[in-house]
Amino acid sequence: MEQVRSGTIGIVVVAAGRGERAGASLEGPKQYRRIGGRAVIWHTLKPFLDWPKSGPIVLVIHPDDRALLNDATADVPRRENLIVVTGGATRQASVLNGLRALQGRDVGHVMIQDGVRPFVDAALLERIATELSSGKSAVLPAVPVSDTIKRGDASGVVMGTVPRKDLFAAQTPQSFHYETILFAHERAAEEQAADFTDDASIAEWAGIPVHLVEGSIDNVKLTVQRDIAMADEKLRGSALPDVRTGNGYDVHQLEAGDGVTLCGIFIPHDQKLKGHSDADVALHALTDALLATCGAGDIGDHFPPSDMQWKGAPSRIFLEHAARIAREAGGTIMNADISLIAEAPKIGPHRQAMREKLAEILGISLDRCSVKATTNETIGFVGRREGIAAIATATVVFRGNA
Ligand SMILES: Nc1ccn([C@@H]2O[C@H](COP(=O)(O)OP(=O)(O)OP(=O)(O)O)[C@@H](O)[C@H]2O)c(=O)n1
Ligand SMILES: C[C@](O)(CO)[C@H](O)COP(=O)(O)O
Repeated sequence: MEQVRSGTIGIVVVAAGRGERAGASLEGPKQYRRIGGRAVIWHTLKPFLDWPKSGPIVLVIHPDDRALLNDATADVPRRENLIVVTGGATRQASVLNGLRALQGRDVGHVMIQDGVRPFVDAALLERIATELSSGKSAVLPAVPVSDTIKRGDASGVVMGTVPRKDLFAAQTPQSFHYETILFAHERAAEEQAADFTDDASIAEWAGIPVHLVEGSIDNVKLTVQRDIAMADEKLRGSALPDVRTGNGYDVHQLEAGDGVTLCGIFIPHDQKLKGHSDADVALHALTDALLATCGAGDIGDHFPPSDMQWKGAPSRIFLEHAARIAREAGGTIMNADISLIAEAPKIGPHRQAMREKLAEILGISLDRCSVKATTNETIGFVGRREGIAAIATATVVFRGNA
């Protein structure tokens, strides 16, 4: 019976390959290609960074890829916990560099993960950890082979069928007692034993019993271009739509004058709206609605009435500012809807011009801009023609999952 051993679980993620089978891309080798809006390596690292049992995490990269890595992991949570080292000419050499980087870090076990397996989940990590803590020195996640396997010759003729009952497809993270696999790797490198394509093979070569644990059919390795395209489709398809709605309300008093500006359109009238800016209640309400979709406060936070530079300012400045904030946060403005509550002037004759103005300011199509109006049936401050009110709603769709 193998001994239960203590110590934290170190993680080695190898990402120093060139991804030749996947082909060239402007984004760099396959571990830096974008799937679901983020780099493959971001998705690979995340479950390990989130897993409470992870100890030190070593990321093995190619020396040419530092800038790509910085870009890919800029927003990875707990990025400061990563130990970055450079790899070698083969996967085996890269793993050995990663294992060496864990020396002196109080690591009892190690999980060795391909940088291009972005769909590992916590349940798989837990299954492996359970096996390690029961004393196994080498644990291999794998899935039974489901295709019928043929052996063929160089001319493409089938030589026979391999019984698949005992066949498993090896996955990662392949996991080991740390000192045991480090020793086996060092020896394999020293003796140039073979070109091992995985770490379980090195354990087998060294005579260490390797135990199978149930892998996950989702835990695919991205090897060729089609794998990357499918991973991207999968992540985009499962992304929750991030649709956000904001509302806004504003009122301005009326006083004697020559006209009002509503939705950016001047309407001659025997009153004007009082206010610090041009007092366009409609655009103020819509500005608040847009700011609300990205939690960016309200119009007063951005344009304080105490600031003299906004005196008499056209309110389209405020709306353009809010639209820019929403876009910079990754949003696409889907729709803007304003209800004006005014006893006079009549809004109907100006509605089309108002909608066109909104479409122009927001840079969206006319059918996404709506302006409606109602009177207040002569009651209340609106009914007494003391003021005009506006209610606005904006819908913005943001990229990626919340
Ligand atoms: N010298 C190498 C070669 C491979 N790997 C890593 O090992 C994992 C699995 O290897 P593979 O899919 O074969 O990646 P590549 O070697 O990059 O692909 P290819 O063989 O098509 O060039 C990948 O995360 C890869 O970055 C590595 O760290 N160092
Ligand atoms: C380690 C591995 O992912 C197990 O399936 C695989 O052997 C490495 O990839 P390669 O394509 O064989 O280099």
